[in-house]
Amino acid sequence: MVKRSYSYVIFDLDGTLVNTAPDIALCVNELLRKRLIPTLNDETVSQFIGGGTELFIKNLYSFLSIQLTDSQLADEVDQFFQLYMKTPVQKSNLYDTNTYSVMKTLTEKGIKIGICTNKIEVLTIDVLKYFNLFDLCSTVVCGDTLSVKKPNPLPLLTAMEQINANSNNTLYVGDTRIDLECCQSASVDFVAVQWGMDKELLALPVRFLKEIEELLAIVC
Ligand SMILES: O=C(O)COP(=O)(O)O
Repeated sequence: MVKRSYSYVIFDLDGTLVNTAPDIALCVNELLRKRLIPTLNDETVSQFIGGGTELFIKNLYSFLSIQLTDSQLADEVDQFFQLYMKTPVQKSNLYDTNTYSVMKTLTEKGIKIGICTNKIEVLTIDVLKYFNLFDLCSTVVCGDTLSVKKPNPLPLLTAMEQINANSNNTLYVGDTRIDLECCQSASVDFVAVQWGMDKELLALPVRFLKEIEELLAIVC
């Protein structure tokens, strides 16, 4: 149930604020090319993003009917990170040109904002800094900050604890069923973005933002 007026807003990153699929697809396609496997388009790749990189590589290869051993998976993940870290933002873009201004307006109104993502910290910080969003965030909890990731509620609860937020005054903005499940487990209100990567979320009875600016009416 989404009510009005929150003091804290925590955002997911990939699929919610930034369309990172083009850069992730660039890297994964380089891995596929090495294995002489036909490359995939951004949309196909994007449906596997959101659960952290291990799960992303595992699900993507299983979609291609390729079973990886644990050590092959670890090796592919490692190679993926090496490619992605070299140039984290080449083709990624903000979904909405108002993202910065909406986030800034929230902070100017005294709302604390933060990030809780399954992306690893070094990449998260690069992406946030590239789009000038890093300095607006009071907390950034990433996929490798703790030993567990979303949908486990602990990363979100940790982000909230760092800024003295609680489940009654916090709204989470995300784009996947993983984000929804995390919020349900943490008893935090959830609003989804309509442009996200998990198209199956669209069929669920969840409140959606058609554009980021709608957040101001919900929060303030
Ligand atoms: O799985 C990822 O790498 C990105 O995850 P996010 O949707 O939590 O930002």
